[in-house]
Amino acid sequence: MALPTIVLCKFNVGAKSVAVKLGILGLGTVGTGTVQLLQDKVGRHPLLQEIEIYRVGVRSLTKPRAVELSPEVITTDLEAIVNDPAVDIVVELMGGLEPARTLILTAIKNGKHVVTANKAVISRFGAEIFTAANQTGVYVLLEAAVGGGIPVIQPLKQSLSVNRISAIMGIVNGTTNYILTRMQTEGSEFDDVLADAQKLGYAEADPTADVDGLDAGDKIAILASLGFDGRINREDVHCEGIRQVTKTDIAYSAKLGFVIKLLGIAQHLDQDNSRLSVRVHPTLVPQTHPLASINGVYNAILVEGEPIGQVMLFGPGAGAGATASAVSSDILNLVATLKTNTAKPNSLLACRHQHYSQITPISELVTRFYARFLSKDQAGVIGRLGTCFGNYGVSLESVVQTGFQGELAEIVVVTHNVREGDFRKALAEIQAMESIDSIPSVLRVL
Ligand SMILES: NC(=O)C1=CN([C@@H]2O[C@H](COP(=O)(O)OP(=O)(O)OC[C@H]3O[C@@H](n4cnc5c(N)ncnc54)[C@H](OP(=O)(O)O)[C@@H]3O)[C@@H](O)[C@H]2O)C=CC1
Ligand SMILES: N[C@@H](CC=O)C(=O)O
Ligand code: NA
Repeated sequence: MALPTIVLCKFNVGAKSVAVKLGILGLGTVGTGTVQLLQDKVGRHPLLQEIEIYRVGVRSLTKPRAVELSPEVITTDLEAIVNDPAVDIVVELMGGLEPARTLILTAIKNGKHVVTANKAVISRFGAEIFTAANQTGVYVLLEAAVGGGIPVIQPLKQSLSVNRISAIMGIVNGTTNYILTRMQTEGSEFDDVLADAQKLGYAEADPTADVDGLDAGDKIAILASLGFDGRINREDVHCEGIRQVTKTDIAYSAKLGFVIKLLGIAQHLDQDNSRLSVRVHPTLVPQTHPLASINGVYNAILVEGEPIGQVMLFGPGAGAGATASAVSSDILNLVATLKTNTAKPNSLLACRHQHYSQITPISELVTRFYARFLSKDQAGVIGRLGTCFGNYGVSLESVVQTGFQGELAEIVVVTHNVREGDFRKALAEIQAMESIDSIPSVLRVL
């Protein structure tokens, strides 16, 4: 696809001899990590010598900071930073939708390149932001926005870009992977583990974005747009979080040979690539699958393409240092560009698609399911379940009745592949059966 016309080009600044000036918005977990990394230059890439931390925008001037910056560098006037003609690159590390979106757009309008770690703003306003950037002739780079320190955005844009991608799936939220791992290995309670993830700086300012799968939804939307070469309407991405995952399900899954992971999945559903599914949900992953062994705050993204086959990118998905590594690599890319005497944009750095991909509704997904039922301990319940499933074309891979919860028998089934809409119809009918008390969990199986 051709690059949109560049009307005003910032790439041809010529080889600058002066330092490249950064305006950093935000000095929290990632901002602090980035400033620390940029200040600690010894043994790192020599281009770091060419960077000046010129302004840093924060909300509070009185908050204690873990980095030393002279008082004239720190300001609460973020608008002044993005409007300052001396600033070459705006590094947005504040998070949230507004004022981040407006500040990014103002920076672009003023001809500044942008680096951001903000997947929420990119997944929702990417169309507006990249259109503005292409028109102004500046880059918006976002390596830190997905997979924290793992290089995944640039590999999809560059090293893997000639492949025909058929699937991108991964563990893209460190907080939930940390929680699920500790629930699995220690039998810990959800709330205690979440508090630890917050203390360690992994969680978002509002951790519901992590726990409810929205952060992973933002990230898989971004990866899908890169891998499948079309914009993704964020509202079309089906998102489920991990609140409904219980210790009981983790234990049953283990007995059946699975671990539960929150996966972001973007994949073509047909050989002819006519339908694209983009979704996030807790998933039973076979213990032998490469994603099953990714634990703690680590993320991993499995990319399947032709001719390359499978590539897995693995590393720390959150935290100050890891994320600062990704932010700083984008900054260095831009510094190198600003120092190079070229009038042409690099199409492997810029965003190149403008149309929206059509996303298939979740009801059309064909997948295996795990479901746990609580039933009255009556004869023939399993038979009635099997008959009802059969009526909707759901065939069962395994049925286990292991335990009791009080008076109620616990039945766990794993299905063969089934169309989700048909499975849900069967569940609705089963839920209405007199012998069924409840269906505490329904999870998809990879
Ligand atoms: N934490 C992580 O591991 C990762 C985070 N990210 C992304 O990086 C971004 C930053 O995250 P993180 O560092 O954790 O967030 P924090 O909440 O730790 O830091 C946010 C910073 O932005 C400043 N800020 C926020 N809103 C405003 C505002 N309206 N005006 C002025 N300053 C403001 C805060 O100022 P003050 O300090 O004065 O309160 C703070 O310094 C987010 O987009 C996040 O999704 C991406 C990958 C990993
Ligand atoms: N809250 C996010 C931080 C990185 O994007 C996570 O837990 O992965
Ligand atoms: Na990354």
